[in-house]
Amino acid sequence: MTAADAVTDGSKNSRITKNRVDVRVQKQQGGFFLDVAFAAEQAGVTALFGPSGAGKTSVVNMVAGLSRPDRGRITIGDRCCFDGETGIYLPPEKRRIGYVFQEARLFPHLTVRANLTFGMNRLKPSDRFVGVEPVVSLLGIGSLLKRRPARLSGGEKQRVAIGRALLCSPQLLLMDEPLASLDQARKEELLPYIRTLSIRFRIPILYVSHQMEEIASVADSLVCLENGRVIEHSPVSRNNRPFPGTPGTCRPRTGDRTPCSRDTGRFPLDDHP
Ligand SMILES: Nc1ncnc2c1ncn2[C@@H]1O[C@H](COP(=O)(O)OP(=O)(O)OP(=O)(O)O)[C@@H](O)[C@H]1O
Repeated sequence: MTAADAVTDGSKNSRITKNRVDVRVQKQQGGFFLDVAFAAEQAGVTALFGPSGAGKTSVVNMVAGLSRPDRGRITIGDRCCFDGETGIYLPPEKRRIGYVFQEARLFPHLTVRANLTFGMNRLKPSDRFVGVEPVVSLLGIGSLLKRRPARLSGGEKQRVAIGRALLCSPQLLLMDEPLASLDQARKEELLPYIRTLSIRFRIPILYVSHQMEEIASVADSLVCLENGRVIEHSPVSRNNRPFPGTPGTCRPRTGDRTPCSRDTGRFPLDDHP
């Protein structure tokens, strides 16, 4: 089955396998040794969680191609981005990855519309599968298109940054503490969009946070890092959402945790809509 078949086939499994992300990396960074393996399925949010210095950003940077592992393999769908054995190492611009940082990093001299379409306009039309209108509508930024970033709130800037990353039609979206600079109200405003857009556009998201409440609200599965290792890898229950309308406490779904090791980096799929 080709990737195109997987999109149109409609069966749950074929959809989910299209952009499966497999990460197995080792790297010595000064005195810090990172040895991490996990998988992230299509159409869902995989949270990378752990204390400061656990290695979350290091992993995301390796997936993005901003830092080179010493050993291992990184694949996104059928595309190998890194293979230590064969020497494959795709540069960041060839990985088809969107990256949303803590700060929106918008171009200050461009309007919201021009910011949104900046990366998209550099893609071949045949590589574009995300359209401007659905993104603008989903993120609720239609009324902002003519403004410049200086006239946006923090939450609005982050929505535009997410839209810009999405419009590059990435095969994977990396979000490194994208809400860290926002207050609680703005976080609650933005969180509902994040999982919805992963499902809607069928783009897996790797979401870095050290806020368990945030992860419980947004993530489908949890990869917990400590001191450069995966110490837990489990689905997050759909029934335990902490924000309004979704009462409950944060916890991984019990009963089907998978032991975390480099040999068992798979995890059971949570129920995708
Ligand atoms: N380029 C580098 N050279 C040497 N050590 C590094 C480098 N980058 C990161 N480290 C070390 O690797 C470890 C993991 O850092 P990393 O930024 O990945 O952690 P993190 O979990 O993202 O932390 P935080 O939540 O504070 O952002 C830390 O001990 C850090 O000092």
